[in-house]
Amino acid sequence: MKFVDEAEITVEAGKGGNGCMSFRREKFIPKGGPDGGDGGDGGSVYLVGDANLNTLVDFRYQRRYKAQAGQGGMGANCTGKAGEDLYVRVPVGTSVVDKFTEELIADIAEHGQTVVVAKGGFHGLGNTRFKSSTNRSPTKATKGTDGEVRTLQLQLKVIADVGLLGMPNAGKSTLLRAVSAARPKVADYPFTTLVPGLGVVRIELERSFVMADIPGVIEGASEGAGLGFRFLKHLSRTRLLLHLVDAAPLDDADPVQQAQAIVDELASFSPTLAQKERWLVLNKADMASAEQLAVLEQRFRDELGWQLPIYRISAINSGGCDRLCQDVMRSVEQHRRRLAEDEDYKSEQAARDQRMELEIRQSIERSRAQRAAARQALEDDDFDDFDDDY
Ligand SMILES: Nc1nc2c(ncn2[C@@H]2O[C@H](COP(=O)(O)OP(=O)(O)OP(=O)(O)O)[C@@H](O)[C@H]2O)c(=O)[nH]1
Repeated sequence: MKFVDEAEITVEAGKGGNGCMSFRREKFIPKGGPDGGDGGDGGSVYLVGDANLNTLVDFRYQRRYKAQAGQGGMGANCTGKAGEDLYVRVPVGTSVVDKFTEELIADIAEHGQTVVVAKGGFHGLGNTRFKSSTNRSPTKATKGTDGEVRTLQLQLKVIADVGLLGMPNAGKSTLLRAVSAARPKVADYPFTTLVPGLGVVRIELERSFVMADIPGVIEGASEGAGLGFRFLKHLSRTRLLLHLVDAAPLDDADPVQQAQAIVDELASFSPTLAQKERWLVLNKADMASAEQLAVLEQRFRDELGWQLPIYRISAINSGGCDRLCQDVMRSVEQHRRRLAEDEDYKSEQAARDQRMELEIRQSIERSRAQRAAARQALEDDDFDDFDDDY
């Protein structure tokens, strides 16, 4: 599932150090020659792709990135130290555009890819450099040049690691709100989440994953009946699906049957998508007793043959959410590691994505054709009625 994340930062390379104007002054050498050293180059600013980052949110807090200036040259032919370069890590997938020239500076596509975005200033020359046969005591030294300064627009197509799946009212928005900094609207009626919400779940400073709330996938959605239809497609890219179930529905809906409806839904939409790893999350555990939950869990195992993990949470008071998120993080990290290290796994995943997209496209076409046929039938009926009346 893709979302666009944006940030604007200013990068400022270091100024080059000035060249030094100096003459050798030592005892018994009254008229020493020039000995002013060159300055050091200014540090440059680089962007480096990092596969462990997944959003640009941190750039909202720190917007200026400045590399060190070069040191000035010194007497005794000492060259000034070069300014240190600054490496700024950005998520893989970030595109970098110069705000003013609108030039695309780079698309950071690989982990470790390094691109210079502001070049350090060039060092000034010390007066030693200007010594010649005609000028043995040059008084000229040059200044270091300024480092480049640029305002960059960063754009990232965020791919959600985890998708939330479930009937309307299962508590998807509430969960997203409980575990991330996202603040989706929560209301007491179905379909409050009209646009997919996106949250970054931060486990530690450098460990996070992106969770996406997909509007309630309703029964029949893959036939084109509901909102869920459009969004099912976006679920295809996620690593893992969390299937949220209301464990204590107020009406007499049966959670197991409801879950089955969604599984059927997915399978009819795309069998490959239905095979994606899916964990069951029994929500609203605060409304059910431990025994009721245990019975429910057992029914999922017996009736649906559910073998993957089952979690019990209470999204409304964050109960159980920590453990769930820790486990999701580990699974996402494992997936990322394998994608980076294991070529076979990577191509297997790519093939699966392709298959899924093809199935999804076919589903969409099929449902369009069905709807068109239904509309046609309706129009024909109207026409018949018209004939009958007159
Ligand atoms: N008691 C209890 N209520 C909860 C819990 N989680 C969510 N709710 C309530 O359930 C209702 C629906 O929650 P939402 O988070 O809007 O559900 P959703 O799945 O995002 O629904 P849609 O956006 O309509 O698809 C809200 O009134 C929540 O306050 C929970 O753990 N315990």
